Amino acid sequence: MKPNGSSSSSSPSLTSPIIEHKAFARIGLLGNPSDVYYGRTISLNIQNFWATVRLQPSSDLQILPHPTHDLVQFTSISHLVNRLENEGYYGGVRLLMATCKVFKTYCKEQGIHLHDGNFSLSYDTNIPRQTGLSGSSAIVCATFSCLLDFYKVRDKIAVEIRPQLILNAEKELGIVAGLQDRVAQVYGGLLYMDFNKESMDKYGHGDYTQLDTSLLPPLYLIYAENPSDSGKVHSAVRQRWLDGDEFIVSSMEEVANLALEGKTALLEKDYAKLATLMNRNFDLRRRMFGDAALGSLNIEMVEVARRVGAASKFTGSGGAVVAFCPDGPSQVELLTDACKKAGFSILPVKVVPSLLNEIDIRSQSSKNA
Ligand SMILES: Nc1ncnc2c1ncn2[C@@H]1O[C@H](COP(=O)(O)OP(=O)(O)O)[C@@H](O)[C@H]1O
Ligand SMILES: O=C(O)[C@H]1O[C@H](OP(=O)(O)O)[C@H](O)[C@@H](O)[C@@H]1O
Ligand SMILES: [Mg+2]
Repeated sequence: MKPNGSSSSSSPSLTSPIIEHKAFARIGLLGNPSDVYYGRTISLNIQNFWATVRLQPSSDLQILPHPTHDLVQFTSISHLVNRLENEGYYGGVRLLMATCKVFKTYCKEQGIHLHDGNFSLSYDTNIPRQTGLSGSSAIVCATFSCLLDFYKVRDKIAVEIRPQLILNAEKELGIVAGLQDRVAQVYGGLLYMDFNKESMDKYGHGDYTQLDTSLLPPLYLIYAENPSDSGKVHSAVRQRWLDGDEFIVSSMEEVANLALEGKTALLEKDYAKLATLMNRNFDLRRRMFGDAALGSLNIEMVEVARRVGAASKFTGSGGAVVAFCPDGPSQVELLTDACKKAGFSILPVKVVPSLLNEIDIRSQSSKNA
């Protein structure tokens, strides 16, 4: 008998078409970072920024460094030090490599046959680096999509399993991260996610519900060139949660409940409630993580918005903020001026529609279909 999912497809030739996939940035609207702790979130995938990965069939397997994000040539030693201090040691190459490893390991475990063709992988991204917009998982997610198509196994890896595999690539690298980014990037659109322990333990994924994107009021994205490492931001709180710290455990539950309440608020278009929940979300994060871990510039972004009466919170672990102006256009003008004065960029959020195609939808297990 052929192994499960054995494919009759032969290796693509070197002249086979190039495969290219995009994965978009995401905003955690409510409930983050409880996704890292069996919680719930509402997140959306946004068209404003994206990563692109390109797979070209080749004779050897090559991972191509990005000319600026994987810099190894500098104008001087000061340039090198400055670069490392601002952006750290790593670029995207390690993400591409880890994705290949996780993909191959999973296929082997599941008996999914992979042809023996090779490829060259390269990437580009305009997602502001390390600003809590899921720049890291966008690179992984786009790579994963290229691999699904190169090996023609999109129908064999259920869509609800993919976010976990994408997360495993970052776990492989020791980056503390959660599922909300990857779910938003795999599914597209606006999603309510419930990562309850029962579902996570039993099925290896949460319950993901796509919501109508027209339920959202106009949202604004505020960000600054201020890279922060989400792994570093998360590690102390994660350790306290693992140690059963009562304050962290109960605050995280409260954060998760904001997403549950937020779902009802969105369905009822109760935007005053949405504003309250967004503000509460950031206040709880600030109490748990502390100002030093969050960074003064990041806190200032939230406060600039609040000073004009807008609701605001981090999109991810820091670097960017999502804001909502309950008083409408005049408040948006005030917000825009305040951001400009403070030196922050501000953009109206453009939501990505659902990204699932028919094969993806058919790949879902019966529990979710
Ligand atoms: N724009 C980027 N270009 C290249 N590599 C990136 C980029 N953003 C993130 N990475 C890689 O992903 C790792 C984790 O980034 P992370 O702090 O999670 O950022 P983000 O908030 O954008 O997801 C980084 O250490 C780096 O290796
Ligand atoms: O802290 C958060 O809200 C999120 O942090 C990470 O996302 P990032 O874009 O890297 O800041 C993490 O991967 C998410 O799961 C958290 O919700
Ligand atoms: Mg990340």
